[in-house]
Amino acid sequence: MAAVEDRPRILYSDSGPEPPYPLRMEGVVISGFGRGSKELGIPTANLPVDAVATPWIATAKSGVYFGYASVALPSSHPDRQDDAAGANEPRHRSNPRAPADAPPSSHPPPPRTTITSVSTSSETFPSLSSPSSLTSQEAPNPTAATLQKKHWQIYPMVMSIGYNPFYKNSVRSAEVHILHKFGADFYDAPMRLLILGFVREERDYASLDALVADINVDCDVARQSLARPAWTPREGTADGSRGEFDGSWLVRDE
Ligand SMILES: Cc1cc2nc3c(=O)[nH]c(=O)nc-3n(C[C@H](O)[C@H](O)[C@H](O)COP(=O)(O)O)c2cc1C
Ligand SMILES: Nc1ncnc2c1ncn2[C@@H]1O[C@H](COP(=O)(O)OP(=O)(O)O)[C@@H](O)[C@H]1O
Repeated sequence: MAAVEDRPRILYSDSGPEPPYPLRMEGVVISGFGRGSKELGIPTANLPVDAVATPWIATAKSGVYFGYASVALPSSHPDRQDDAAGANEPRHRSNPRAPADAPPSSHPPPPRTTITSVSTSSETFPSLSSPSSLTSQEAPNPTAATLQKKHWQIYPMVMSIGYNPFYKNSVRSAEVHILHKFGADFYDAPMRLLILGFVREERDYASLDALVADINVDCDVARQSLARPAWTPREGTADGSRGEFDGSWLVRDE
């Protein structure tokens, strides 16, 4: 593996994701191993690794991937963007991923969409267990289900799928670090992932600092690779970027 400073920051061609990507994964956010990755500045939202719901994961190479996460935050969450709250106005600058000193773009920014496949139901976030695991008594009422739309917000993300050799886990985990600073946790929130590429294999490290340094480069790689138009969803991210990539699955109703 290249030294941190030698790792390329942009992966794949500018023309967009290549097969077998995009890969999809979804579930509700569960607790991880509680190692306090927040203290490291790298909180990770875990999804259950379930080869029934996510068949490709059984044979997926362990390692670091990048793409987009869509999270249905409850209405009480401080990062929830509601139309009524002026969510279509960028908060800071037109492209939050551009360096602060970047020259102004010659193209005006597109209006930001708050992705309002709004879900009202799920303020209590009932489990998204696979339909096959539901008994007829537990099956959701279809009338209620059609009325219940989720309020998805899209964010760039970087994630690890594997055994975390630094910690020598015995079970495989899927952990997503979203490239956004949230004002509160969102355990139990429904989350969808569109994985667009592979970054690197997972490694053991001589120190925690070395692990954190490599993860910070992974974040840079994801940020820079995803900022290209063919890698940015048409549907718009919560931070106001909009591009050409079809991210409709991330926001569509069940
Ligand atoms: C982008 C990213 C890359 C990671 N790469 C590695 C790795 O190469 N080796 C490893 O042991 N763990 C890796 N991890 C997992 C961290 O060790 C993990 O987030 C940490 O164990 C915190 O776990 P927690 O969920 O219990 O807080 C990575 C995590 C992320 C988000
Ligand atoms: N940027 C972020 N990316 C992912 N999760 C975040 C982020 N900010 C806050 N969180 C919250 O932090 C939780 C993970 O915290 P963490 O310290 O990694 O604990 P654990 O992995 O043991 O659950 C996530 O489930 C989510 O609710």
